[in-house]
Amino acid sequence: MVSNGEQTSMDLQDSIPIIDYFLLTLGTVDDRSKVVHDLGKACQDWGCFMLVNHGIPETVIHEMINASNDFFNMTKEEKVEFAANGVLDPIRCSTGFNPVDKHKDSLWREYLRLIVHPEFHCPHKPPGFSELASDYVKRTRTVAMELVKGVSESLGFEELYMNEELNLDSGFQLLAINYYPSLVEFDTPRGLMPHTDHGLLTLLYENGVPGLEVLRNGKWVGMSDVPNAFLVLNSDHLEIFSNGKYKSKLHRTVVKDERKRITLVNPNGPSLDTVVGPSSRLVDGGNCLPGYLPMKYSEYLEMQTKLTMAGKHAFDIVRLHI
Ligand SMILES: O=C(O)CCC(=O)C(=O)O
Ligand SMILES: [Fe+2]
Repeated sequence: MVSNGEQTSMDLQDSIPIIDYFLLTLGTVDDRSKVVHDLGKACQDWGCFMLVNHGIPETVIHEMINASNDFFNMTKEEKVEFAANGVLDPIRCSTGFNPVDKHKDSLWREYLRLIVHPEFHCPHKPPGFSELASDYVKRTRTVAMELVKGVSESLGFEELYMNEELNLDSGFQLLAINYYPSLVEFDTPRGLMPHTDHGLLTLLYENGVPGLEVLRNGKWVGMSDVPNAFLVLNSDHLEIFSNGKYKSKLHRTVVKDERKRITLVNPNGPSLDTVVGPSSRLVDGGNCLPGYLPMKYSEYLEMQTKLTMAGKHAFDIVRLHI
């Protein structure tokens, strides 16, 4: 399930957890409680898992990937109207680089980043792209919200507790589409520097070309292709809200395959004006102290962008060293 990272061999027993969405949402009461247990274990032990049987038809995902390919294959002139820099710009098409040193070890990718909830934003071209994206993000949002309910239960809360505390009905959802060109198109190292995502859970689908690695026990572990599965990663605000129980997952991308890699990535967060800190039900001021400073989600996003440009890690600003 997980291919070995370049640095080490992994114990075969230690493979990335698999969570069955069908059993979580439509299984029997016993099925659900087992999956909730497995989900909590996956979030605590690995910080990520593969999600299977999610019910989003393969054709819907593949059409979205093909339309994304068409988007990136438009000319620079056609894409220029979608260029932007601000973290809260609703549509941003740009390229990635190593912010610390642009000339050394720089990693290339092109990306399109869209705010898709609470309001949906999308380029009006190529034809049909916006309709496909709108359908795709509604489906991934449903899946993400069901997963959050399961995560909420796995922390010992009611299933809607996180939804209510974090105002998820007006939650901030992004669709980030990453395009790592084929070596024929572009002969430069392709990838993305190590980072964690903001929000609660990120859903990631790749086009079958490998590249994503997660840090596991101090070693980078590559993710191999599980057919029609999403990789789900714990993100910063899940770590904060769970007061450190479910750690945000450090990941990076290194594309060695000569084919192009396209990924569809959905970070799912609270509403922008929610102040996120450790859940009051997990800290008691006595034995269990808060490990993180509360911060408004929108402020966190802005701070994260600035610090990333400076090669620093935003997450460390809110983490208290107790
Ligand atoms: O495209 C990938 O392989 C990873 C993308 C990612 O981590 C992100 O967009 O935050
Ligand atoms: Fe990421």
